[in-house]
Amino acid sequence: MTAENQFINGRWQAGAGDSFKSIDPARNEVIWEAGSATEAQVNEAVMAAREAFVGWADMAFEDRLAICQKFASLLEQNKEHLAMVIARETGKPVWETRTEVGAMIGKVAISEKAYKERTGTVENPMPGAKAFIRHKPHGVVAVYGPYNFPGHLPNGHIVPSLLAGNTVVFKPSELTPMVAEETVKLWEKAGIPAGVLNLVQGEVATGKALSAHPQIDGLYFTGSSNTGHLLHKQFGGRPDKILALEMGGNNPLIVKDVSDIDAAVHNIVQSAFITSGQRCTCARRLFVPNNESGRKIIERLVEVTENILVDDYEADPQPFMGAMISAKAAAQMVDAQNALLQSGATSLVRMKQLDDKKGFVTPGIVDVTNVDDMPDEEHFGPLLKVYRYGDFDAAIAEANNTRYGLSAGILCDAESDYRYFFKRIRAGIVNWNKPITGASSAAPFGGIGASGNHRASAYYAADYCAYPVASVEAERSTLPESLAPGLKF
Ligand SMILES: NC(=O)c1ccc[n+]([C@@H]2O[C@H](COP(=O)([O-])OP(=O)(O)OC[C@H]3O[C@@H](n4cnc5c(N)ncnc54)[C@H](O)[C@@H]3O)[C@@H](O)[C@H]2O)c1
Ligand SMILES: O=CCC[C@H](NC(=O)CCC(=O)O)C(=O)O
Repeated sequence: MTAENQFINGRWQAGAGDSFKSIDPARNEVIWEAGSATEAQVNEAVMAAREAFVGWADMAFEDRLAICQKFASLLEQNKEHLAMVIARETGKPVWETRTEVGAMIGKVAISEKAYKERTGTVENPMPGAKAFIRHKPHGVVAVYGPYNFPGHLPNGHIVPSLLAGNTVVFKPSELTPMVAEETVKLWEKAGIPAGVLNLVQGEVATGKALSAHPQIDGLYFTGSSNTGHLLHKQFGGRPDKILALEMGGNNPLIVKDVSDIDAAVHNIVQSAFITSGQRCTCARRLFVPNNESGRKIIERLVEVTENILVDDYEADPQPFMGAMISAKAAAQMVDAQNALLQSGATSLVRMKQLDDKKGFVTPGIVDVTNVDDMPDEEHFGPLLKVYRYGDFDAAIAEANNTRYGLSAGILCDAESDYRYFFKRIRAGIVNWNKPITGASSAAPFGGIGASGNHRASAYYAADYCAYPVASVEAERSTLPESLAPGLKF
């Protein structure tokens, strides 16, 4: 536990605002407590980033890259430690948090490649001059992270921002301040110059102070659709600021004709219940044919789901699902299940909270085929809603009947069914016979509708971290061979 939790202009200092706590949701223990950043501290961080901007942007790309590579090698050396911090703060099992640190390490090489391929320099010949396309950083950018991937997702904005020459003020989720603090300590060890990366910790008030600061040039957000929409309104009428929003989804997964039931069920479970359903890409709605083959799939899905191991992040054997982020989130998920049951859904697997002081819930499945007016809501937990369909076109129409559009998938043997589905479904990730979670950092990652604002992240993050500059250049001014009509020299 430390009181010096804010990293501003290269120095750790205590947050002077209200104190807040981080609780290990698997053990119900306070693991971190400190003060939040006040408006004055947020201002100090933004002004430090402003001051550091010109020097950082002026550095050779290779020098900025070297610091990011050093950060990656420090992550490698501290992999076990950081994986354990993420597990303690989120409740995710350590087998999974190790993969999160792995994704953070991989991000540096992927972002280097993306920077060069998407925002590099292009030279085009032209008579008597050269035409260039180059890219420049925006300036000071604010990065907001969610709690479900407290290392990987903010890292997905921070690394490409820094490589492009921006300076950063990072506001992590108030539920995962310790992961943020440990990560920024590694940046400090990697030699990040003072002011280039700043950390302001706190709850919503800190987030509001940062997003309202007049000296930020951009804001890169990963989090809920509600907060993203608030930020979008706040940035309305500000075309001078760049806003990238990565938000939630109400993601559909359709099953059609499949020969291998276990393989299909495995894809469903990986899509719906990994990370206790706390991934933006998780399947929330499952469409199965209302026939014998659909019934067999449901039967097997119920059987496998009832046997999913839910346990402490360090348990041996390791569980598939750890605790949700908090006891409150777990209780809300059970309440969401109960509300659906009250509106006419039937329970196929009953979700239960295992301890009202902890975040453990068992996965739940409800059949909502006969519920009228299903809410178009992201249930951010292990609650899968089943729709039994008669007609493939009707299933696709219902899959598209959402304001979101993040991930979607189909499990079917016939390639023609996949092609038909692909043409009609609206989402930024569309998979065939694979889980709809596990979106790769090496591909664009973003959704349409209420899931994003057309600024995909991951491999395409390079695009929103720099703006293009077109130049026509000649070593000296020369008179053209033929003059425009009406000119005399
Ligand atoms: N599309 C993606 O890439 C992606 C990835 C992971 C998670 N998510 C989504 O994130 C959500 C879960 O994360 P969460 O609950 O931490 O998100 P959240 O929106 O509650 O919080 C995200 C960040 O915004 C800050 N914040 C909250 N209200 C604010 C305000 N009014 N002004 C300024 N800042 C504010 C929070 O303090 C936090 O730092 C889910 O909806 C999930 O689908 C999306
Ligand atoms: O909530 C967001 C989920 C992101 C996640 N992607 C990964 O973990 C892959 C990381 C990588 O390839 O670098 C997912 O889509 O499940």
